[in-house]
Amino acid sequence: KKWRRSARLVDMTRLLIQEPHKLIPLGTFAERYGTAKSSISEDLDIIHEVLEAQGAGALETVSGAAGGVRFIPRMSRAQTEGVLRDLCGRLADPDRILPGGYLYLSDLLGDPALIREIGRIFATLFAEERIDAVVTVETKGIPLAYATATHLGTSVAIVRRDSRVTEGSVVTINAVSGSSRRIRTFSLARRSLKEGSRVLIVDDFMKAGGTVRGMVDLLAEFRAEVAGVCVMVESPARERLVDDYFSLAKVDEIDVKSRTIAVSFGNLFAKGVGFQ
Ligand SMILES: O=P(O)(O)OC[C@H]1C[C@H](OP(=O)(O)OP(=O)(O)O)[C@H](O)[C@@H]1O
Repeated sequence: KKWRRSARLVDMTRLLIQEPHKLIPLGTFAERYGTAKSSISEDLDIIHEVLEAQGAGALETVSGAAGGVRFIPRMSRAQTEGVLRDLCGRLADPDRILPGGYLYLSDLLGDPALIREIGRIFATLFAEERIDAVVTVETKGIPLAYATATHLGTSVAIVRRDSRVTEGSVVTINAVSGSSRRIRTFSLARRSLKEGSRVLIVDDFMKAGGTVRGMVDLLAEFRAEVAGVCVMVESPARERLVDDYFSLAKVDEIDVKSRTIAVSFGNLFAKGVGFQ
């Protein structure tokens, strides 16, 4: 059955956008729509042009036998600034202040639209890299890890604070939490990450960095390579156990007495490549 061009454009866009980074051979499309590859290429040029003009990302064509086309989600600098302004505005709400210099963030993590946009921002930073898995620690980092992994077309591995019989054999390390000098354990099931994987660490919040540090040390046991660290919010800490990371927002000062929070953009644009 032959498809009209307008119907092909809608269907191809749907298929490409729902599987970011997945290569789809042109032959698959030619067969599905009963049309020549040359028409498919013209269709793809139209889709690429519109997506790129809207700052939604781009289509990347890989030539050759194992070639094809894939959708690469990217967020433009202007859109990213919009998300960061919204995030900083919401973070500045003094009702978030918790004892110990922590902030209540679960409402933000419960906002799928915001988490989806943050996942797209983190995926923009690493769009050109090979990421075998996004790694986070239970619990609040989990939504961000899924959003990031979805936009990178990769998987998620969740580090747990204790080992469960339902995880099979696990690797466990002990780490000192920077902020509260507590000994904490970090566990990851052997089955959840292949040796030598290249991973992206994601978490919602970084204070002393002890949690991220714990994940880095645990990943060393899997001989994994950490391609990067992305956190939604970083908050001031005397010592910082991790210094190479991307953050979207920075809490500069939490004044419990006057109930004010000073919030600014994180280090994203200072460091972030890939934003035009
Ligand atoms: O940089 P650090 O000083 O280590 O603190 C950052 C930790 C603390 C907090 O997790 P918790 O609220 O302890 O745990 P959960 O995510 O399960 O709520 C946050 O999600 C980071 O993982």
